[in-house]
This record gives sequence, structure tokens and C-alpha cells, in this order.
Amino acid sequence: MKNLCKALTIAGSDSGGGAGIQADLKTFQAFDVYGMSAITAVTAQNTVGVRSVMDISPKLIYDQIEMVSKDIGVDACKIGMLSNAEIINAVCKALKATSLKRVVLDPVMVAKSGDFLLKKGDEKHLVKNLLPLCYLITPNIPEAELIAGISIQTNEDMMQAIFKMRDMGAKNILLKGGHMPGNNLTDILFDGENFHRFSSQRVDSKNTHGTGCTLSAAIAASLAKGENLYHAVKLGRNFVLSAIKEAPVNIGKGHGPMYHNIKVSY
Ligand SMILES: Nc1ncnc2c1ncn2[C@@H]1O[C@H](COP(=O)(O)OP(=O)(O)OP(=O)(O)O)[C@@H](O)[C@H]1O
Ligand SMILES: Cc1ncc(COP(=O)(O)O)c(N)n1
Repeated sequence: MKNLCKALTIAGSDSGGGAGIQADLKTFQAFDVYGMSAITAVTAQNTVGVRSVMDISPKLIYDQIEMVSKDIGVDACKIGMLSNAEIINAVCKALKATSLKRVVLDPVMVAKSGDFLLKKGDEKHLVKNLLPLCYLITPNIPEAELIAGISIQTNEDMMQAIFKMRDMGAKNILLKGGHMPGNNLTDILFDGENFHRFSSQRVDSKNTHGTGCTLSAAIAASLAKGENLYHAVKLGRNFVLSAIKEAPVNIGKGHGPMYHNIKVSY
């Protein structure tokens, strides 16, 4: 029987299907990885915005993580929307109790539409309690600014923010450059020793809802398959790029979803 790798997403549900749990499971599927979920919050959203959010109880979140870990097993995990400090702490407790390895944290704070997905001020719990338990964190520029406490305008600022996040306990950091200006888009990976730059042309598309979710899920899927960090990031970026480029139709009136039905070759 073939060896099936398994990945867990701990994230919020996006009713529009472009981000959150839905994007993560589609991505796991594309990487031929068995997908499991621990839902942290249910959002009523579409490509234009978020209308309402209901948080799941911390106990139910803890139980989802423990139930799948105990029985099925988790080769890698990604974390997205956590909504508030109580949920962050329940996830920390579950990560410790289940000794989950290869945890990728996408520190989701604000949706592309501008709606808050983490209670203002609660990012300090994310940094203090969760960040040191994770293998990789994948902040975008505004998230890195908030975590590191500096403004990021240049490449040097990006490096400075990475050093600050390392000093806060982050082991490996992928600082995403999607929010920097210009047509050339660079993400920087710090693997605890060296910097690696990944550059590509910005694709002129409005279908970029869920790029961060999809990237972190793709990296987790590759890690579940045993890829090393550098190669997992490379595969993840290629996947996102193809998923933006190959969207066959515009879905919704705002930032549409990407196309997750991409063939992945290792
Ligand atoms: N227009 C684009 N063309 C090509 N690559 C892009 C584009 N926008 C984002 N990316 C890539 O997608 C990934 C996510 O980047 P970004 O900085 O947008 O993250 P994010 O803000 O967390 O995403 P989101 O909030 O939409 O989920 C990065 O690898 C980035 O380089
Ligand atoms: C449940 C959930 N998780 C994450 C995002 C971030 O994605 P984006 O920044 O593309 O809106 C989202 N909108 N909804």
C-alpha cells in the first residue's frame, strides 16, 4: 500500500472558498496529501468582505487537534486565522500535548478586504506563546511590521524585521514581499543561518484572495512529504504563482480566489 502523507490545517472557514480552511484543503489535495482540519472560527465572507464571524470554543478547537493527532497522525501542520488570545492559548496547549512537528504559522491578522481576523492587541499572545512553538512563520509585510515593531520600506528593513523576529524566538522565517511596491516581488527565507531570496514577476491579477493561506498550506504539504525547508518554500511559491496565473474565470466581484487545481511535480 502506498505511503500517504497527512497534513492538518488549524484555521478559519471562508464561506467564499478562496482562503482559510477551504483553500488549505484544496492545496493539500493538489499536493496529494491527506488533509484534516481544526476549525477555529466560521466567517461569513465573499470576495468583497467579511460580514460576520463566530469563534469556535477553545475546548472544541483543542479537541479537534487532539482527536486527529491521536488516531490519524499529523506529518505537518499549518496554522492560519486564530481570532483571539483564548484560541491562541488553546492551540499552544494542543501543540504541546500532541508534540506536533513541522508547524507552519501564517500569522493572519487582517483580510485582504481590510476586515480584522485577529482581535486588536492579541498579536502579543501570538508572538509570546505560539511563535516559539512553530517551525516556520510566514508573515506578510504589515504582519511583520506589527510583530517586529518597525516600519518596513526597503530590503534592509525586511532583514532588520527578520532579525527582530528571530530574537523573539522564531526558528525559520519566510517574510513575504507581496505588499512591497514594484513589479518584481521578493520573499526572503531565513533558515536560522542563511538568507535565501525568491523573486518573481508580479502577476497583474485581482484574483489574489488567499495567496498567504495557500502558500503556507503548500509549504506544510511539502514538509509532510519530507521535503527540506528550502525546497518546500520553492514548491509553495511555484504553486501560488501558477494558481494566480491559471485562474480560468473571475469569481465574485472583489478579490477572486486562485485556481488550486494545479499539477504539482516534485
Ligand atoms: N500578484 C502576485 N503575483 C505573483 N505572486 C504574488 C502576487 N501577490 C502575492 N504573491 C505571492 O503570494 C505569496 C503571498 O504573498 P502576500 O505577501 O500577498 O501574502 P498575504 O498578504 O499573507 O496573502 P493573503 O493575505 O492574500 O492571504 C507570496 O509568495 C507572494 O510572493
Ligand atoms: C478564514 C480566513 N482566513 C484567512 C484569510 C486571509 O486571506 P486574505 O488576506 O486573502 O483575505 C481570510 N480572508 N479568511
